[in-house]
Amino acid sequence: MAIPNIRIPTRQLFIDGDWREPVKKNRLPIINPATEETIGDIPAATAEDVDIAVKAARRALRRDDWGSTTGAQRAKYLRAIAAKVQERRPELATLETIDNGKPWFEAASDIDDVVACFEYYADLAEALDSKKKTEVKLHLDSFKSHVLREPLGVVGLITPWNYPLLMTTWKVAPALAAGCAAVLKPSELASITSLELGEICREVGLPPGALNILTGLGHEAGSPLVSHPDVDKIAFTGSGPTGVKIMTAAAQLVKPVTLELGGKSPIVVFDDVHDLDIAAEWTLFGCFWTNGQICSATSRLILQDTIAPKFLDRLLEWTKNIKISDPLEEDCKLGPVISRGQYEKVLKFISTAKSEGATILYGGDRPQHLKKGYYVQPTIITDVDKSMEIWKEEVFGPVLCVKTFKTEEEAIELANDTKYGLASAIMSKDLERCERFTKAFQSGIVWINCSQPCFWQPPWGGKKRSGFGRELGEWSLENYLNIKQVTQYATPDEPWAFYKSPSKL
Ligand SMILES: NC(=O)c1ccc[n+]([C@@H]2O[C@H](COP(=O)([O-])OP(=O)(O)OC[C@H]3O[C@@H](n4cnc5c(N)ncnc54)[C@H](O)[C@@H]3O)[C@@H](O)[C@H]2O)c1
Ligand SMILES: NCCCC=O
Ligand code: NA
Repeated sequence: MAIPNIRIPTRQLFIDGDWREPVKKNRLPIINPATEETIGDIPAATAEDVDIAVKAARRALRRDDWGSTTGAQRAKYLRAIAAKVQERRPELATLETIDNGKPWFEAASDIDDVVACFEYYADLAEALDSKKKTEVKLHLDSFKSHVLREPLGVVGLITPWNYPLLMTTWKVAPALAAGCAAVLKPSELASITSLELGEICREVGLPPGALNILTGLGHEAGSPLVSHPDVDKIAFTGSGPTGVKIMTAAAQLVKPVTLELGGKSPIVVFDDVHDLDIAAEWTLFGCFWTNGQICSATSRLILQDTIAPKFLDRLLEWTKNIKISDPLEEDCKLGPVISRGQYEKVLKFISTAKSEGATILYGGDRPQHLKKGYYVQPTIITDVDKSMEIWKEEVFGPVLCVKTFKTEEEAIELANDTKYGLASAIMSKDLERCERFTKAFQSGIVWINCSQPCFWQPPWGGKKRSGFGRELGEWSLENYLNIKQVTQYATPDEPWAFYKSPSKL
């Protein structure tokens, strides 16, 4: 399908409130994963640009127009950004679809979440004003103590491509709400809408330097941001291997990091589910939504053996119904994966599973009706063994693997049999059992009788190798605040009397 008449803006780096050509003048192609065509380009920042952007951010913090703002003043900027994003919703959704490959309706609903998220953090910014200074009760009358919540400083925000503007927003909105100045480095594979956020910030008059946006490669733009001595914190969402590099580099400067990494999350389906079809749909949505590229995808189905044949049959029927097409087509439910590299990686996971003895129950290849684009069929793999790569490693594509269980104990053991700990899901009518599983799951997120719904009010994040720190909700705001203790001697006329006073010698 032809791209609708939409102009892909040619942008520069967004630094100090304006567009600025990268020092080395390099650019990177924008590729539409549905057509494999190059449809534009983005600027490629390097260490020189990072330094300019960090200095601009530091200046913003020193200037009154950003550094001395109240939460209520910052809330006005956040609401203005939300309103502009809302105004441009159809265009931003289309840009995101042709950059990332997700179905248009999913992209549009992500843009709705972006708007809601900016509005939500506007409310939290306002609420921060009354919590900025809080008294701490002491056991002595001779001292008084209080705590100040201050912006942490200049923060580096590094984001992935699977929810381009939404992952950007999860970091930018709380960072600005807290009063930090930020340097954002979105993924080189889907940066268009994050650059458009720069234009929106310019239009609403966000003070220069409060948000700087540097597109570019991880090792050229992301790495110098992490190692920059004047960046106070790094918030990162992306893959485990990159997370390890970031934590290692940040450790050299004792720089705090929050890491939102990958996962291999389980969905446990019991034979007492409310309805087999409802459970089947959630199981597929949990793994194939966003073309299977969700960090929290419940990509390991742990299925009670008593319903296995019946349930797999239902899964197949539902899977056959999934419309795979250009993501701009109406009713598309599965588009291409993000890039050629990802496409090859996903197919390799499938062929390794086959060679290790698993059965490809459905899919496993590119859909025959689509000759171009990085499309992979929704794939269901059975006869999976715990030693297999497909059981252990994150695919980040539409691939579901299945194992059966007999007892609750076995189900829990299988669910937690992973180095990751982002999310877990359980499908059962028995709410006491759901409670037991909620307690036993080793993860930061639990879904009961569903998988993937994601709201901006509760916390988001994982344990084990899925990372640490929490985004969203009030927890995210805390990531961008410095908690400062202020203790005052309340009886300054009284001597402290620790040393012998020379006047009394
Ligand atoms: N836990 C979550 O909330 C969450 C959300 C979305 C994606 N993810 C994870 O993200 C991964 C997919 O995203 P991806 O492929 O974009 O990940 P990635 O690690 O390849 O890239 C993420 C970002 O890091 C940058 N980067 C790469 N190398 C860098 C370096 N050495 N120093 C600094 N920055 C560097 C990239 O340019 C990009 O902006 C998956 O593993 C997925 O599970 C996690
Ligand atoms: N629904 C948002 C999930 C973010 C992680 O990939
Ligand atoms: Na792209």
